[in-house]
Amino acid sequence: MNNNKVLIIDDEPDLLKLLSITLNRMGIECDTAHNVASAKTKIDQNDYRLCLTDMRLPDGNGLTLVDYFIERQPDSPIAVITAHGNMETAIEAMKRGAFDFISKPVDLANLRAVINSALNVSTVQSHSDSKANPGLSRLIGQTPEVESLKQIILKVAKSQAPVYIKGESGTGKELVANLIHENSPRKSQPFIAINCGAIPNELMESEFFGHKKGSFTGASSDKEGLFKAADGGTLFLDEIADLPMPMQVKLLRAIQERSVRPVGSEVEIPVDVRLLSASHKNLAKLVSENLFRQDLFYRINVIEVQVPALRDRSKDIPELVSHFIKQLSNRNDIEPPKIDPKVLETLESYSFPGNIRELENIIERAITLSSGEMITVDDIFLHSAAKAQSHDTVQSQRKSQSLDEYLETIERQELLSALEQTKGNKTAAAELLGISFRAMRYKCKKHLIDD
Ligand SMILES: Nc1ncnc2c1ncn2[C@@H]1O[C@H](COP(=O)(O)OP(=O)(O)OP(=O)(O)O)[C@@H](O)[C@H]1O
Repeated sequence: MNNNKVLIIDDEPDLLKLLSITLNRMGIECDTAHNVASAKTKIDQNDYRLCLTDMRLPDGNGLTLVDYFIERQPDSPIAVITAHGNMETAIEAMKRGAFDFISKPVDLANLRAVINSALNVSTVQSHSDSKANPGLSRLIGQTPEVESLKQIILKVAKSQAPVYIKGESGTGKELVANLIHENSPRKSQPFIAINCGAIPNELMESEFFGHKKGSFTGASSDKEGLFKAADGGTLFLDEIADLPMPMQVKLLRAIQERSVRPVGSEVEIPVDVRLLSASHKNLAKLVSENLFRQDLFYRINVIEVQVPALRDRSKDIPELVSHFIKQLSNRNDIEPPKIDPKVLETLESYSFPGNIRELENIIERAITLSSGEMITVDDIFLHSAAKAQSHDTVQSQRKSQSLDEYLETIERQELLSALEQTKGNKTAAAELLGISFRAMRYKCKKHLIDD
């Protein structure tokens, strides 16, 4: 069977012709169909490198073809053509596994970009053994939670759909985003990660979209923004919940138009980025409180990936511990210390509010404190010591203070402890505590904790 052809399905003869001519000019041979029934027959009889289908067909819905094609030819991508503004259908198609969508009226440059990306996917897939995936070995863990996360990463890596990665602070959201990129057809292109909570509001637009020389005080030369830097690759927006409202509007526009306008410029620059985003906050709740735009949420959240908390996969702790001991010993050029089994027991019963990042910090500190040959329970200091305290101890500590005073004391202690663990790095401390950088700065000021 010939698997070099692309199947195009559309009931408008003129559009079908335009699409075929465009693809032929790109050196691609096409088969065409004008309804669901004839498309199904062709899919049954041929192997295709790519399928491109309209959504509204005379004898049925294009979504049926998305399912039909993916079931029969799972290694080839399918993209859909949707009526202008019909994002619901485009999103539904991507949720079912479609690779990308093109809106009508079809913009030929956009069409070529989608076709090129899609063909790249099929080449990458046919040349790689999906079981080998060397990139996934960086995700340590073998619990069912992690195994299913690995499967999801491999699945979503094939598509272009925006992915929203949910999970507590320090669970590995950025690692997951990076692995999606590394296993995607964009892997040879840049992966750019931005922490939305760490960019000052006034610089945000220029950081994202770039600026022209002289467009504001301090803009001494043209600057390329992060979107442009990620062109052809993946843009990862971490802590997306921290985006101020005006930037949310601008981001939505950039995603919809697939182009950006640098500050001070009249010209739109087309960009081809795959968008991944993450937050440890509950975005759906923020939407219901009008703190995050619903249309943007809808747009970035086509596929949602949940990264489990470490306490929900504590069986992975021993493997993670040996991984970090090896990694840190290598980095410091020392003989890896052994670990007292009691340490693992203690760690497995700890709640890890800072998740894997906290575990990594604990091991780093333990290696520094240990005598060198063996890490013992005395070498590990658990961040939330309060966890082990019984309710009675807490009550006796609080006795002389009002509840508010007591909570303030705890907040101050936790801030100091996080800053100590991160050697005074406020961004990292904020991450450890699961709060935004801005909230961290505010709380440090409130508690008179100096820079
Ligand atoms: N499964 C894992 N195996 C090995 N290392 C991991 C794993 N998950 C996370 N890590 C490591 O833990 C650290 C924290 O991970 P990462 O920065 O990806 O978390 P995050 O969820 O993005 O954090 P935040 O919410 O604070 O942005 C990193 O050093 C990362 O490499």
